[in-house]
Amino acid sequence: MLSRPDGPRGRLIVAIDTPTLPRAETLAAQVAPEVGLLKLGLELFCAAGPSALAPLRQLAPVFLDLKLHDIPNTVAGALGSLAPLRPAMVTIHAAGGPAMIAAARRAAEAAGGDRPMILAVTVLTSIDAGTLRAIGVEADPVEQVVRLARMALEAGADGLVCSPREVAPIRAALGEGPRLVVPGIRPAGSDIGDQVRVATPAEAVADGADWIVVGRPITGAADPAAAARAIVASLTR
Ligand SMILES: O=c1ccn([C@@H]2O[C@H](COP(=O)(O)O)[C@@H](O)[C@H]2O)c(=O)[nH]1
Repeated sequence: MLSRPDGPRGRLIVAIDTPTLPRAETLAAQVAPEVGLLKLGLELFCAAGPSALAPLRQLAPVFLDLKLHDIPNTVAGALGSLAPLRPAMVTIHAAGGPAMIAAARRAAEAAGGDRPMILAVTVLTSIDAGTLRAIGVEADPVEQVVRLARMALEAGADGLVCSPREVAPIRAALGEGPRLVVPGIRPAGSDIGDQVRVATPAEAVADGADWIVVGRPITGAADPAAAARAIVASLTR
């Protein structure tokens, strides 16, 4: 399984969110020398399919962010199907519960070889307290994230996806063990878009994020490589 990053460059994951493989390959080639991993998410996977992974993996380890959420047998089957693609990280939703998370971990281990890190997505970074209430959750985002985080780790997740606002509370509650992958990152002054629980790259890393995920502030920049370099330069550890 992938080790924790040993410097600022390794902490940066760029989300290659685009619907065409040629555009994805161009972006990935521009930013790969500046980053630790490339993230392949639903937009590109739904457009280009599993074959989108190989060209990206030639440039950097790939974080396959499909946020799997289904019955345990189906999620385990999906992880078995993804194993030949050799992603470095795969996401599942913590809300799928302990049995689904345990099944995902078993399936990743059963596939053998250098298995992917299983990351449990806690509460999406686009969700606020009002949206949580709308889906029947009275807890505020921090409380809900820490609850899901504890459950997911006990069930076998290797790490968590959370917003930068919960990095310090998770470290306080659960220590330095959990690997934390953190989207909802916005350099000062950049457009927030649909993200809600955000912070700057430096704030997230200072609080204890292992990796930060940045998409549009880099992929929408005139010079994506320079935007990635500026973020890495802003990190203090
Ligand atoms: O809670 C989550 C989980 C995953 N994401 C993903 O991260 C990137 C963020 O992209 P930006 O353009 O920097 O907003 C995107 O691929 C999401 O699917 C997340 O934002 N929040």
